[in-house]
Amino acid sequence: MTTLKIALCQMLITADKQANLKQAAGKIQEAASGGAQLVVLPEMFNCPYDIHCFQDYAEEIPSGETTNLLGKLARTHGLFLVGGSIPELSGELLYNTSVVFNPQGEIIARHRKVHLFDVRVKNGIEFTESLVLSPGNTATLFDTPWGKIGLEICYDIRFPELTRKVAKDGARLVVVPAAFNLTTGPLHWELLFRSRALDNQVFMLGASPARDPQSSYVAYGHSLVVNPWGQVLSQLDEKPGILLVEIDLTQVEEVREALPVWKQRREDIY
Ligand SMILES: O=C(O)CCC(=O)C(=O)O
Repeated sequence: MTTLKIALCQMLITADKQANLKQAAGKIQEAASGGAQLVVLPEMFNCPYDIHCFQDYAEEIPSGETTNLLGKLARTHGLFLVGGSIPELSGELLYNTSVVFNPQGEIIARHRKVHLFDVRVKNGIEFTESLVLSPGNTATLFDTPWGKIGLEICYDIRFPELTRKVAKDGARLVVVPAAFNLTTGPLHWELLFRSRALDNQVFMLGASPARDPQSSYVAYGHSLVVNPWGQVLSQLDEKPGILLVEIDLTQVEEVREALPVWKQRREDIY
C-alpha cells in the first residue's frame, strides 16, 4: 500500500476534560467519514497545556478513560489513531505520552516525550515541563501496512538526531502531536517541519490544538503536512478544523533517487 489518507484534528482544548474527549470523538468520526486511514490528535488534547493541570488530568495507560475511549474509537471506525498526547501517571511519575492504536483498537506504540520543553524567552514564552514531568528514554516507531511510522512529541522535533534516528530505522513518515506558541510558532513551526522533512527526505505531519486567546498557553495552530521535497502540502490556519490529505509514500523513494543525499551520507566521517 502506498497511498495513505491522513487526518490531523486541530481541536479547541478546554479545561473540561469530558468536553475535550467528546470533541476528539466528534473529530475522529468526521475524519473517518472523510475516508481517513490515519488520524492524529494534538499534544495534551484532554487537558490544558499547563504544568499546574497535568497531575489532576493524568491517567494511567492503558487503564485510564482516555486510552479506553481512543481504543474504542479506533476499532469502531477501523483506523490507525495517534492519540495526540495526554499526561500519563506511572507510579509516582508523570509523562507527556502519546499512544497509538491499530484499527482493532489495540495499542501498538507509546511514546513518552523525550525532550522536555524547558525554555525562557525574554518577553516571550516561559515553560518548564521538567518541574512536573519526567522524560521518556526511547525513540518510537510503529508498523502499519504503509510501512514504519516515527512518532515524536512537539519539542522533540527541535532535536534533529531523533528524526534522523527514526528515519534510519525505516520511518518514511514522522507524526508529531505538538502545541507551539505565539513566540516560537510564527518563525519556527513550519521551518522545523520542512527542515526535518528535507534533511531526511520523509513526510512530516504536525497536529496542533486550535488557538484560544483566553487560555494560559496560546497555541499557534497551523497543523500541517510536509512532503519529502520539503513542500507544505497543506496547512490549517489557527481555527479548529480537520486537515485531510492523501499522501503517496513512493514519493520518498522518488525524492531519494532524484536527489540522492540519503545514500550519499558519509557516516564514516561524521
Ligand atoms: O519548541 C517550541 O517552540 C514549542 C515546544 C512546545 O510547545 C512543546 O514541546 O510542547
